[in-house]
Amino acid sequence: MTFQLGPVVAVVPAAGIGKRMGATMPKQYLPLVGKPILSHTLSLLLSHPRVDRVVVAINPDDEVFASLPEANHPKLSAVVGGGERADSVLSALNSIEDEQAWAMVHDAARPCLSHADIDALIEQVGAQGAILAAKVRDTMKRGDANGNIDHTVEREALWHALTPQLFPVKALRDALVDGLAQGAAITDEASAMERLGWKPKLVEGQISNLKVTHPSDLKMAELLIQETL
Ligand SMILES: Nc1ccn([C@@H]2O[C@H](COP(=O)(O)OP(=O)(O)OP(=O)(O)O)[C@@H](O)[C@H]2O)c(=O)n1
Ligand SMILES: C[C@](O)(CO)[C@H](O)COP(=O)(O)O
Repeated sequence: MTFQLGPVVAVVPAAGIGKRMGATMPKQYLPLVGKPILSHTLSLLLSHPRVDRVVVAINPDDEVFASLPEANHPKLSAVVGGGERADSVLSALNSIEDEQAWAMVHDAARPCLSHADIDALIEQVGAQGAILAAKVRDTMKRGDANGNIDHTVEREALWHALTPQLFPVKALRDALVDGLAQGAAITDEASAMERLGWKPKLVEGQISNLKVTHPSDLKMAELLIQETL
């Protein structure tokens, strides 16, 4: 049976508080080349021709989202996120009724994603799902409890997992419910699917698709966004 990708719903977890950024506001609202980080991410997803809808999960205390120009886009809806990223993703998935839909989950904090990378993910995805990823370039070390090198890690098959990550809505919903119920460490969608034996495809993406996590990431994101203007 040939594989057929259904309707694509972009799911954007944007309910975090950005502790590691240490800013006076949640990092998704920090200004980046003239508009908030979240606006860059939402407008990029809303403008991709294969994205049918966007569901964004926002913090229950969020008082900024409604003021974004993208908030009124007809393809966009918002839900209240949860305590962890996986809870926020699950909250968004629970709002998607189309059982044939696929969820393309992308961090709000990754505003430098390109349409070309979305195209690659959609072109290369198979029945087991797929994630954007970047091969590790540096020699990798595992540290010991004292902050010294314990050993060098074989890097040939190591990848940085990025987002978007693309899976059938129903299967992902079930995998997250199961993983959360079991108290599993779920830091990305693929890890929830892997627990159930799925073998998602690794699709090479741009390392410029960085997650804005620490203050030093902001300058890099600015330079990258300016290149696209
Ligand atoms: N309960 C949570 C936690 C995180 N996120 C989102 O998941 C993405 C990736 O998470 P991360 O970079 O860790 O963001 P924060 O959790 O805000 O950062 P920190 O861990 O530094 O607080 C972000 O877009 C964040 O808004 C979410 O929707 N719900
Ligand atoms: C989903 C993710 O961006 C893939 O690398 C990453 O796991 C998110 O981690 P965070 O600690 O929630 O930022």
